[in-house]
Amino acid sequence: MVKIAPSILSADFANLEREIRRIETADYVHVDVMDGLFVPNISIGIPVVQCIRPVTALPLDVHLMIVEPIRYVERFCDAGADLVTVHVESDSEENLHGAIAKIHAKGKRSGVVLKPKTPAEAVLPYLKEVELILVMTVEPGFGGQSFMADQMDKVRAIRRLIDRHNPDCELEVDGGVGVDTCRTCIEAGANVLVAGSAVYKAEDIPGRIRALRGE
Ligand SMILES: O=C(CO)[C@H](O)[C@H](O)COP(=O)(O)O
Ligand SMILES: [Co+2]
Repeated sequence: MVKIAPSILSADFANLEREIRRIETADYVHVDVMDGLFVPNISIGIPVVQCIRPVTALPLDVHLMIVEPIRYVERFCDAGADLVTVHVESDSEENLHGAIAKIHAKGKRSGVVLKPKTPAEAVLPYLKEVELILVMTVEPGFGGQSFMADQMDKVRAIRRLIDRHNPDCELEVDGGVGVDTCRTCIEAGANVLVAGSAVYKAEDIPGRIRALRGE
């Protein structure tokens, strides 16, 4: 079944509780954390994760776009993250294994993320130890960008690797996903679709979530 993870990057931050209640028919709440170093933008962090935790029963999918995420993963877990993803480009392989181990030690799920220019093989060192792989379909840093269809070969390649080596692992795509692009992501093998602007710009959010699932 296809899961939808609305990104609150496109929500009204002055009314986050209300904005999260509007997406209660989704499967995850996607939280984009940006540090102004790994990406050229600054968004939200640990106190916001802590505040939204009691507002929803949905799992919090925390996408860390920060350098050296090993420094902060435990604090995001303690704040209420259920799934924490770290970019393969954000630190050494040794430290990324360390970050994944810290997330697991907190009893949470972990994942690795690939920027558009990073090849599929970059997941190999982590493939058997993570619960999710996230393929970016825009350059990370901003919501509302155009979907990069050229990432679909990478999604297909990672789907084959997952099926062979870690079949329970989820495959998520993030960036520019909307009603026009969800089908190509699903056909390429993604089972979790992040959508920020496509969800929050919709008049009928539950209807838009159903449409993104392909229902
Ligand atoms: O990680 C992200 C940006 O770095 C966001 O999750 C992503 O951009 C979602 O927003 P949209 O669906 O509007 O593209
Ligand atoms: Co994201």
